[in-house]
Amino acid sequence: MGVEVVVEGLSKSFGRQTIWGDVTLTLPQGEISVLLGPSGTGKSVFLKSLVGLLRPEHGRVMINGVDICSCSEHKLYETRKLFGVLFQDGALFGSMNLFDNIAFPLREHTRKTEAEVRRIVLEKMEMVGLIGAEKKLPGEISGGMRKRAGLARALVLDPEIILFDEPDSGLDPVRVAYLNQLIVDLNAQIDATFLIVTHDIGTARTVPDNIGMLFRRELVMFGPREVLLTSTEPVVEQFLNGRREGPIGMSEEKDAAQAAAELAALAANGGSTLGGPKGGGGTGIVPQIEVSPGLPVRAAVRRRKERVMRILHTLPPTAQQAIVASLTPDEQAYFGVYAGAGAPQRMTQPIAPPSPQPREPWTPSPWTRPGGEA
Ligand SMILES: Nc1ncnc2c1ncn2[C@@H]1O[C@H](COP(=O)(O)OP(=O)(O)OP(=O)(O)O)[C@@H](O)[C@H]1O
Repeated sequence: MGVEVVVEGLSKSFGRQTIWGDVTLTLPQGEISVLLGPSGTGKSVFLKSLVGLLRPEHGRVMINGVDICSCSEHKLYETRKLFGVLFQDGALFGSMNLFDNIAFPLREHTRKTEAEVRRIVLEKMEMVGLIGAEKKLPGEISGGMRKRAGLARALVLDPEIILFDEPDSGLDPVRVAYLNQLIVDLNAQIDATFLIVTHDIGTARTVPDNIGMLFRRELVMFGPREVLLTSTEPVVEQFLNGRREGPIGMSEEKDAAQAAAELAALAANGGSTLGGPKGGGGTGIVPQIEVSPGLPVRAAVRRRKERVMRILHTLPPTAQQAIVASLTPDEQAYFGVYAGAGAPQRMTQPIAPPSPQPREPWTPSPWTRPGGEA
């Protein structure tokens, strides 16, 4: 199972330029999280800070009890082994074929025999659908294949945390759809903790369990997907709808009065706007991508339900309603909630099956759809 990443009060500057400050969030173990934000808000800097390539000035990043912002070089080296990183362009060596590119971390960081290397490389190439392309050079394949090769390379050391820096950049919508399915399927198979930086709204709406957003040098929000997808925060709505009207301007942010005037004009116009975001926009909840048939269910989905139901009362009412509405009637009974009008109600008398006392961690048992999401 992937490990939890706890970020507390993290701040990063370059000289006098503050990139972001006081960022606090937890990437829950094995769950898929997405980080959104306009260009230049420091998403890549955040990924580099998580893996210890950049050292923020304040705050902590706790992984397995190690603060990677202040630990020794040796601890940092050890902790980095938990990570797999998919860089934007795949970061493949142009003169090496795909097999050697993917084998590279194994040959560099382990003492495995060539037979073992071959077995692992072919296993990972199969996972990402690249069997048969071992001899190809990066320059001979499509952008989508290069991303998948980069992903296979990120997988060879069996990471517990995978960071994806704009995995969908430069891909057509069909390739993005395939890649998103692959990400969900991989999560089901390896149960590692995933963090994806993306600008693709379709990806943000359908792939993650949690969504966060950076804007104006801070983390605007981070939480279960239902929180951002039902948010009425202007910057979140503008981003998710790919609108010009709102606080985000051409070079990051606009004057507050101008943004307010634009939003008022937009509301008067019934909310219609020209153009649309990449990946399809709109607010509201859309179903998450399900794991492909024949693969294991995502263990993170069950854990997330338990986790989110524990914090339900702390979430905005619209998010609470969306979360409760996503539960099956049996799950609602198990958790003792029902989705009536307004905010979800706690039931005083749960209907059958009765909640076990003391309650066991939630398990799929009779209420899980066979082969599907819990
Ligand atoms: N090593 C560095 N030294 C100085 N400034 C840097 C460095 N790395 C990044 N920056 C600055 O940090 C800011 C955030 O950059 P970053 O690439 O993280 O943004 P981003 O949100 O990932 O953008 P995009 O969505 O366009 O990829 C930019 O102003 C960039 O110039």
